[in-house]
Amino acid sequence: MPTLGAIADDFTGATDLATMLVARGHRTVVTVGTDAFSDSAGSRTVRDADAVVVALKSRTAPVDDAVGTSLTALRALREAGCARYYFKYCSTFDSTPRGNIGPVADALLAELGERRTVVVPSFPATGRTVDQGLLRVHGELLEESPMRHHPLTPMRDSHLGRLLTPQTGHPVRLVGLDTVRKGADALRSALDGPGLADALVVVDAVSDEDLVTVCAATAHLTLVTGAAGLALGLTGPHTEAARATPASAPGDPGVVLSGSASSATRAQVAHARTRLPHRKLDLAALRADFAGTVAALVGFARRAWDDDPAKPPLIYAVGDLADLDDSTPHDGPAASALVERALAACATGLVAAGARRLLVAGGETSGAVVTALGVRTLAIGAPIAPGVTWARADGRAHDREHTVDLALKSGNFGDTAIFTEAWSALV
Ligand SMILES: Nc1ncnc2c1ncn2[C@@H]1O[C@H](COP(=O)(O)OP(=O)(O)OP(=O)(O)O)[C@@H](O)[C@H]1O
Ligand SMILES: O=C(O)[C@@H](O)C(=O)CO
Repeated sequence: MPTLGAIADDFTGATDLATMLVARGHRTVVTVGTDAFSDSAGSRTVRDADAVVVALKSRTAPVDDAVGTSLTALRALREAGCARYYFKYCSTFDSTPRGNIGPVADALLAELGERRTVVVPSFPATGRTVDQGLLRVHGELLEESPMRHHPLTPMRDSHLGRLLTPQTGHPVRLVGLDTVRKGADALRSALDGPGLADALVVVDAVSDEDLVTVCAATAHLTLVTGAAGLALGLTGPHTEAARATPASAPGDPGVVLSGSASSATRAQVAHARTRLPHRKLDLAALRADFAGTVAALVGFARRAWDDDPAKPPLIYAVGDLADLDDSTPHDGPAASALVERALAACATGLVAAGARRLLVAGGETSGAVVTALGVRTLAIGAPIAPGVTWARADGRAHDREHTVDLALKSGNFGDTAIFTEAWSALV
């Protein structure tokens, strides 16, 4: 029976956290939403896990939807036997002044009858640190990092207190690095002190050791919140990571689908464009003839597989920032929604055409793809990079069951060569 239940506000975030939990000795399953809890195969998978991560697409959903789906996830996890909970959001604190980090944290606390939790987005392995409540990305303040250009959640402040205060009904407090460095007992006493009994408490952490301390000092809290780094100290019952074996074999058709506009992904796209067959989404063509444009992209990928199975084709949305389109025509979806729909339709078309391995870049994009592929559970497989892993995905699309290898890459994660090199982890 699982003891740890996590709720992730996007799909790449869910596999990011699951990767960490698997590596720390938890048998972990990622469920897409909560459907798997109520079917017999899914509930068996959940029952056999030590930790369950429910992947939601709630990061940029309307606040009420985000709160509703998060509470549904919490109740399903509680019924499955979980006793502790982890709300996983982005290590770059992706949110808007309305939410959804604050409203979801508030709702989870209320449902659990608690009044306090910690806020720990730090994840040093991927360059995210928090000091004096300021979030940095590879040493740069969040507001000066490429996150200021994010198409859905531009981050133009770095101060977690200022970011969170308009989102929550609780006071937001800070516990600084000086207290963290005094060790787990001192930190725990500080957290249990009278001023913090009713609060969202931002806790500084700039190193893995800091996170292990924070983890130990918060072991008594029913709910913790943060990025995947906070799971570093959550040692599970097993000494070895239990990883799923790949669904595909070397040489099986693969594809890269990228809807991310992040600077890391743009560098990865630029690198892959010199090595892999590639096509950029043409938004005007998609608006004019959606089905025909998607079919042409699937045809392009099939030809690429025939030409050289060792070179998975790349279909991408953004090569440079000038490709970003913030328009919403009166007679059609916003460009961002069109891109998500297009890449999701490519994914189902490609799987129907024989794709067995898909690397998807971008959290929202991954949510759209995983949903379209009808994936219910993801079994974590071989790691690719910090926060990025292969996972074996069982799904149903176009009335057919399928099992594929999926890697969901957060926009900002991975080395420049990840689109060409991730495949070697699958053998
Ligand atoms: N040319 C474009 N014009 C407008 N929006 C776009 C364009 N290309 C991509 N998008 C949208 O930008 C958003 C990118 O978000 P996504 O979460 O997929 O990537 P990311 O933010 O880089 O990743 P992460 O959330 O993992 O950090 C998606 O909604 C995508 O549809
Ligand atoms: O924490 C992160 O940065 C990622 O897991 C993420 O949430 C990507 O969308």
